[in-house]
Amino acid sequence: MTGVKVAPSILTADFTRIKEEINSIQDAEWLHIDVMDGHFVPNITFGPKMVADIRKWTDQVLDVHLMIENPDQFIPEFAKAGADYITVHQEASVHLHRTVYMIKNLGLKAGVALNPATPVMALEHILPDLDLVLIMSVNPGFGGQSFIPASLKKIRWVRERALELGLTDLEIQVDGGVNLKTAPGIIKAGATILVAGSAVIGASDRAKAIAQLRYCGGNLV
Ligand SMILES: O=C(CO)[C@@H](O)[C@H](O)COP(=O)(O)O
Ligand SMILES: [Fe+2]
Repeated sequence: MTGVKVAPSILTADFTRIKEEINSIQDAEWLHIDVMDGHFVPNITFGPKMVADIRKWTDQVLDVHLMIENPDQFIPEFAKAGADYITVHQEASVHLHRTVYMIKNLGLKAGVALNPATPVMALEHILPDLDLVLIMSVNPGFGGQSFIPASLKKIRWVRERALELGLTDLEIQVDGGVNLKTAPGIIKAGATILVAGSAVIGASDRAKAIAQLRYCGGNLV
């Protein structure tokens, strides 16, 4: 039996105090880093240097969510910066299989994300090659949005397909509007990693918020 993991997103953190912000979420096993290019999504964040600087500061699993066009161009830089997982969007990758193997051949774990309107069946032929599936439960670009309930069906599809294919190590990650109200249903549907921005960064006690999220589904997957 494995536990549900929490991956706080630093998107809503104070970037001028990034060390302190990261120190405050060390109870989480993973750290979710949202990279946005102003093209694939209507927002801009930061590039590989931010990941390299964070890498010097924490041993957490660095989970880089690339919301960028032409991800192949930047994957080697993010790998060099110290990412552990790189997740690309299915909608942003023309040759997804090639992109996934570019990540894996660099020695990293590979994830694919799906926007809320993208049918989950788009993963059918790539699922066995993946380390992680990211079901976006909001339209990517911003923190603080509301969870889209139709995402639960997609999580269940991935969980069932993973069981059928014997993909016991596949991580099923959910990102957007994850909080204490939505998390129990997300965990029940089969998610293994909860990305949480506002629910953790906006909490007065971040360690407590992480623990509450981790255990709110009974810690069963
Ligand atoms: O990728 C994204 C947004 O595009 C996320 O990782 C957000 O940072 C999640 O924020 P909350 O919905 O949890 O506030
Ligand atoms: Fe994200």
